[in-house]
Amino acid sequence: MLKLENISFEVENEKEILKDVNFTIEKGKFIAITGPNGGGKSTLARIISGVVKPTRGKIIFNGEDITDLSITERAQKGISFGFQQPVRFKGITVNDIINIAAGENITALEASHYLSEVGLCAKDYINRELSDKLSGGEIKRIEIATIIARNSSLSIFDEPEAGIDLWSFNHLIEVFRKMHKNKDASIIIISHQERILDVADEIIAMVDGTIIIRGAKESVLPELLHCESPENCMNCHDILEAKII
Ligand SMILES: Nc1ncnc2c1ncn2[C@@H]1O[C@H](COP(=O)(O)OP(=O)(O)OP(=O)(O)O)[C@@H](O)[C@H]1O
Repeated sequence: MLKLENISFEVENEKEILKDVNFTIEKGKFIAITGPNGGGKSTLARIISGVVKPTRGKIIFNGEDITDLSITERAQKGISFGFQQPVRFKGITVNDIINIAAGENITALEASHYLSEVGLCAKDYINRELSDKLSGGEIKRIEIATIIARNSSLSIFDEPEAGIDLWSFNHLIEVFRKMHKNKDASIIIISHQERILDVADEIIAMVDGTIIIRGAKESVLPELLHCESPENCMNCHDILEAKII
């Protein structure tokens, strides 16, 4: 479904944020990307969704080279992206954005269903404006509801847990489990949360712009959890060097 070929990203001062990243995700798979702060995870998610263009490399989606397509064109092809810090749109209501995401006029009851999926009481939110009066956790949950409504073939979430309270977090895990039951769609989640990593089929760990380990959750998660020096993951890089893919 999705293939990244030698994806690299450099900024003006010649800092290489991503270094020849390669991976493939099959249809129906749930991949979690984790790793220390600044490792390049969000940059990679933004490159897949089309927010930024890679300096080198190719992105193939369902057999088509989408490297030069815009974020809108990629969305039309079935790629949805939930930002780490969602954008607010003044003048647009929650009901509007869910309708836009669903791609058709849906009833208020149907829109409410998507809000309850993310633990929001529809009557309190459906007519609210997407302004800065919504808290960080509320806007994040509304964005997740729009991604569910879009029903895309590839959904990408960047730290969906950020700013979300414990009760809603438990609910969110169930939302991801449910999304994963759709074997025609794939999910990429960037997360630092063990419980989210535990829902994934596979885990990718990124350090310093490079994938240092990728594998089935059952083998990678215990390895990451028993890392003795997570605060200094370059040591992990050395330990795991033999496994670089
Ligand atoms: N456009 C840019 N210009 C300069 N530096 C950038 C740019 N985009 C990203 N960076 C830097 O690249 C590195 C990787 O950033 P990125 O946000 O991808 O990391 P991350 O793994 O998602 O981190 P976190 O876990 O903290 O969210 C960081 O050091 C960041 O400051």
